Amino acid sequence: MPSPRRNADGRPLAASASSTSSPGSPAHGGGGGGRFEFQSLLGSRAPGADPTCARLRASESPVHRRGSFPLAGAGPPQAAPAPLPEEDRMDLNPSFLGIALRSLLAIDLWLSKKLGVCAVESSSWGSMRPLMKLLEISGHGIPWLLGTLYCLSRSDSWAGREVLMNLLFALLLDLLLVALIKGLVRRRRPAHNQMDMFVTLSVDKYSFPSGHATRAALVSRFVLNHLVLAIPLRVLVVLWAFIVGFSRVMLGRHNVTDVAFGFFLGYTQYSIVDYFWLSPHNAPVLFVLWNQQ
Ligand SMILES: CC(C)=CCC/C(C)=C/CC/C(C)=C/CC/C(C)=C/COP(=O)(O)O
Repeated sequence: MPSPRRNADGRPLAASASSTSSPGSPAHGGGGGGRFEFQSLLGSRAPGADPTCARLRASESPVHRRGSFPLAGAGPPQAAPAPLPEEDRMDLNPSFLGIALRSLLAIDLWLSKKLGVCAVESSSWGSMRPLMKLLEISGHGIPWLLGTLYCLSRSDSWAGREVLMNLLFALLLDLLLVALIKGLVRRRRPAHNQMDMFVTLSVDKYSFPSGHATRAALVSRFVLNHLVLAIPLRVLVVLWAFIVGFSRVMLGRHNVTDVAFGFFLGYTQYSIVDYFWLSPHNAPVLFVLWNQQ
């Protein structure tokens, strides 16, 4: 039988939302970071009393504590109890934003699990896994970085070199920002994910945001703005970006919100790169150094 959840000094919690929720649901709060359960109101501070009953004692009620309604003949005045410590208060009025976020998180987890149809070989679409992994490689950082460096070394025009130099800057900025956010947020990858990814950094054990989604959005926006392509090819580039993002959820690597935020971040990163566009005029050292190689 599962033992009751206990507070810091070992007593059972008086009211805990987690006791009725399932693991993995946002109300469960099992990640250590999320403290979603209600806190015991008096449990650890009423000596010798049952915590639940103690909550009902008139002397502890907010009315008596504030002394707003002194009742005639209600007996001798009682000493005001000490204020409750922060961790012993029950939050009965969670904000609208809190409820909305928890609902979004619940929908996210549920939908991501439903869409993770290639997470393992035995999944319903498990036979599509090799194709999904090919898409994974197409949006991986290493081929993009090595490909850009190779093209840079072969480029013989100033215009080409300028574009490629900025693509390299964009890819490095992307790696840096994604690693930073992953390290700060530390959201675990979905439980159904198999950690069999090709070359990862240590922060890649975390899932928010999806690095593949940021790169796909960044690179596709970059390509659409700097390469002259026929319309069908432009459509293909946008499709590729969406499929790479969607395949992350199908593979079970990410939740939907990781990918959605990844797209937003990648799109924004392009605006940053465009704003700080490197050229032989504002970064002559970079271009001269590269030319000497
Ligand atoms: C070659 C140059 C100039 C620098 C190398 C910089 C560097 C540290 C590259 C590492 C590339 C790398 C291993 C990227 C990881 C890509 C990855 C697996 C991201 C995770 O994606 P996600 O969608 O699962 O979040």
